[in-house]
Amino acid sequence: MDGEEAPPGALNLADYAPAGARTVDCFRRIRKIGEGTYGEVFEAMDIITGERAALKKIKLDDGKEGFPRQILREIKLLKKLDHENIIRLKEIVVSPGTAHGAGGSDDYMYRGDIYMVFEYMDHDLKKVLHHSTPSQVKYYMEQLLKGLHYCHVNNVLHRDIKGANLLISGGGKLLKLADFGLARPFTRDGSFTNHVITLWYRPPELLLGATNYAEAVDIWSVGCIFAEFLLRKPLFPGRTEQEQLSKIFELCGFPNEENWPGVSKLPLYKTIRPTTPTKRRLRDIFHNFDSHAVDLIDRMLILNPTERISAHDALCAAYFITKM
Ligand SMILES: Nc1ncnc2c1ncn2[C@@H]1O[C@H](COP(=O)(O)OP(=O)(O)OP(=O)(O)O)[C@@H](O)[C@H]1O
Repeated sequence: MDGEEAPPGALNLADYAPAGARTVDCFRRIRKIGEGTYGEVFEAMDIITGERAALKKIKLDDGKEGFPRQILREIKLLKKLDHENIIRLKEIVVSPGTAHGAGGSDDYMYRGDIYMVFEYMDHDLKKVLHHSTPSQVKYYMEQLLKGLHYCHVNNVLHRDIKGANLLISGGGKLLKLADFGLARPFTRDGSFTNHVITLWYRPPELLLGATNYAEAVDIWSVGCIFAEFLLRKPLFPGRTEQEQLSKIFELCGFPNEENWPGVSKLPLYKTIRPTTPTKRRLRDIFHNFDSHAVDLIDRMLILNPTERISAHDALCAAYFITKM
C-alpha cells in the first residue's frame, strides 16, 4: 500500500464485477507467467472466444479487510483509460460460487477469488532493454511516450515506469504501459506519498521528500529507460536512497536554488552533501550516439521537475522527426 487514502465511496467492486459476471471457468489455464504483490498472473485461453489472456488473481486476506483498495483504484483507472499503448483490462471474473454483495455498498465483500483479465502480451521490455537496435529503441520510446501522454492528459500519474511494466507484443512491435498498481489521479495542488517508483527510476524530487509533484516524475523514469537503452546498462543503479541521489548528482550536477528554485525547501535537502564534480556532465557519458537522442535524454533528466520536458513536447522532438 502507498499510504494514500482512496476517494471515499468512489470505489466499489460491484461496479466492475456485477452479479452475473463470468467465472474463471470460462478460461483454460496455460501456465503461470508472473507473481505480483497482490497475486499470481497466468496465461490463459478464453474457452468461448479462443483469445489468449493474462489472468491476474487477486489475493484476498480471507475477506478480513475486504478487497484491497489499491487494486480497486487500479481497476477504476484501467477501466477509464482507453489507448493502444495502455494495457487493456478486458473484464473482471470471479471463481465459481463467489458470494456477491454481503452488505451495504461500502462493505461489499467477496468470499471467492477475483481475477483481472488482461489482453495477453508476449514479454516485457526488460528482456530487450539491453539489445535493441536504434530503430527499435525509437519506436518503443515513441509508444511509451504516447501512452504516457494519454495518461497525463487524463490526469493520471503512472508512478512505476520501468522495463518490467512495459509489455511487448505483436512480434515485438507493440508496446503497452502496464501495472497501474501505483498509479493515481492527480491535481496540481495535491499532496501524495513520495514512496513510489522503483529506486533506479525514481526522480530527485521524490528522493528529496517532495509530496506535491506532477507528471515530471514519470518523465524522469522514461529518461532513465531511454538512457538504459543506449548504454545497455542501468543509468543510476543505486542500492539505497542516499546512493541513488549521489549517482544522480554525479551526472546531473548538484541541485541549488540557482538551477532548481525551491529545492532547498524540500524536506530532505539539508541531509544531502555535494558530490564532485558538482557540475552537470550527463552528456559526456553518451559517446557516438545519435545527438537527437542525447538531446532528448538531457531534457528528460533535468533536476528541476518544472523544467523537465513534457511527454507532449518530447513527442515533437527532433529525435522523432528525423528518420533512421
Ligand atoms: N497482460 C499481460 N500479458 C503477459 N504477461 C503479463 C501481463 N500482465 C502482467 N504480466 C506478467 O506478470 C508480472 C506481474 O504482473 P503485474 O506487474 O501487473 O503485477 P503486480 O502485482 O502489480 O506486480 P509488482 O508487484 O511487480 O508491481 C509482470 O511482470 C509480467 O511478467
